[in-house]
Amino acid sequence: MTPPDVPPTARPPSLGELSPYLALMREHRGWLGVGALLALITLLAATGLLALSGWFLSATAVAGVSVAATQAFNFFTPAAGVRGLALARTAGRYGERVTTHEGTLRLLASLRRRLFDAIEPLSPAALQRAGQGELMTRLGADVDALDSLYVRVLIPSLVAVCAILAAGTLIGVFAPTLALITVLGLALTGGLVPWLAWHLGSRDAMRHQASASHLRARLLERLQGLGELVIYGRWQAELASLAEQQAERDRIERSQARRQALATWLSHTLLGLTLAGVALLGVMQMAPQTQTAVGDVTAHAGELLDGRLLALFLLAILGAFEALAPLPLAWQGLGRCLSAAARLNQVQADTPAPQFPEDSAAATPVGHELVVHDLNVAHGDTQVLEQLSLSLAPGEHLALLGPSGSGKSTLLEVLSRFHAPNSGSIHLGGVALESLDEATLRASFAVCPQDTHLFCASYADNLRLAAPEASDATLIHMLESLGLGEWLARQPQGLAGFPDEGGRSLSGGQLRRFGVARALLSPAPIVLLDEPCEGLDRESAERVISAILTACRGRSLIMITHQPLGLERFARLALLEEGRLKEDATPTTLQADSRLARLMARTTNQA
Ligand SMILES: Nc1ncnc2c1ncn2[C@@H]1O[C@H](COP(=O)(O)OP(=O)(O)OP(=O)(O)O)[C@@H](O)[C@H]1O
Repeated sequence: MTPPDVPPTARPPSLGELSPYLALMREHRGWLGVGALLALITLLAATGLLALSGWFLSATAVAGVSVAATQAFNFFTPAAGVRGLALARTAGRYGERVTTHEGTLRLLASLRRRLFDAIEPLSPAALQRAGQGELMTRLGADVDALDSLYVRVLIPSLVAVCAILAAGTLIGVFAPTLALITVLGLALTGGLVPWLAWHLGSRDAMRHQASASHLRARLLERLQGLGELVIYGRWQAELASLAEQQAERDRIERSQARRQALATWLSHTLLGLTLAGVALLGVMQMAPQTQTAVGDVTAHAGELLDGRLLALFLLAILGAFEALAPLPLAWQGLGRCLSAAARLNQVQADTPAPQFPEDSAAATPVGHELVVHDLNVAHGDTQVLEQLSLSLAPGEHLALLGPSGSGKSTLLEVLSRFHAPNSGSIHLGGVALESLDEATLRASFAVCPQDTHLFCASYADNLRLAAPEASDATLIHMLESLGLGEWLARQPQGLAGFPDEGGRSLSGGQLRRFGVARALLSPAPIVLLDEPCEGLDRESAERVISAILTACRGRSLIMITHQPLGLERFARLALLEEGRLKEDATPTTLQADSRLARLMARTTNQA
């Protein structure tokens, strides 16, 4: 599998992708605004320090030419200015770092929260479609990529504009022509070069983002399946393929670095030309002999230039250039920010699969009768359930059988609204399922899917997910009734113990029963269990069935199973074949009808 390349026709994301993040910045305008202000103060202090020091040195040299000039020269005021500016620069830089980083971290926290808010309503099916690794990348790397937007792009750009204006104004007070050259040279350096870096690098930025995200997602996925790769001797080939992808990413980074070097060369050349132009013109405008007292320099505006000012001009330009130097790299990174923003916007734009009505518009079911009518469900182009009709009276127990792939789990997914039907209706207590608000729907069904996920929390907390009020004694009793008593007794910390990630410290059968316990502890009136006895020996399976039927006394139950165990204890049996509900029988009709019995036997023998 090669990394996805960006199609040649793909357009780089536009600046408009950033608008949600710029809007988000308003929430943190205090920190971000103070950060920007301190960055400006630091810049002005740094430029002023350089310019004043340059002027001070040359003025001191000129003052030393004659005794009269030395006596008239005021050393103290400029020296105090230099000290003051140096202190302001240091304090400003410190404050700027603290506030801009604080602002950025707060901004990222809001961004992550917004993203979680967008992902949270997605149904598990929609999340699966998005891909775990891909989502992890978007939540991690893409959000991180946006951290440079404020600190590395917006603030330096603002500071650069102010630096150009400050240097232009300072020089313009004494020599307008030199100020014009300065502003032109600096504007080209700070505007044209970063713009070129952004435009020429945007395609590489997209490819880099796509390649990095693909590599991350693939690495995560392959690590999850490492066992299979080792067993089938494929991990060396996988490593080689991952290394190839990494090399591709390195190639893109090298190309970005070359472009960066070119931009640096170009901006330094423009700086050199600006300095040379100002120096040359300045020398041409200079008085033949500079003997003016310090306080008189402004008197020369529009006339011959005071030579001491030339050093001030050149150092002011150098000071301003310090603010422009990081721009090409920052704007080259803007492409990365835009790609990341576009990908995050896409996650947020994905409409959540199930839409629930507002609490006020939601209907309230009367009783818990479940009526499925003429249901058609497809996964993509594959029709899975066809014209399925089924009803379940409150308290009725139904065992749902059917060959693998016949659509049993899909039916449970549709009942839980993890997947939307193409047509047909489902009513609970006389109310269409889609008219129930989410809280009522979730409180109506207790579901144990085929895969049980244990969270990184104590066993007790994992069980209380379904029944927050349940006492320890209730939890222990439930685990014991499902045959997990011995397992619990072996846990050094009992219910307070923690499972390994995802529940890997439990065997497949134990994990399945843990999920069943969670569903049975829920007080929901309808229980949906997907193959609760899968992977269990006969004795354990019979025990689990007994526990399920006891816990579901008075509650409705749909239990998917491939095992012929305990079927006679169910009020009704249903058989799904190729998406159609072939039979809906009672154990009595099952015994009486040999054709149906054969069908059941064929289905259950597949297990
Ligand atoms: N997310 C999905 N995307 C595409 N097809 C799917 C998806 N989930 C299930 N299917 C397909 O739908 C069909 C029914 O799957 P389902 O899991 O409902 O069957 P099942 O009867 O529960 O099977 P089993 O007894 O093996 O668990 C299968 O052909 C399966 O490949």
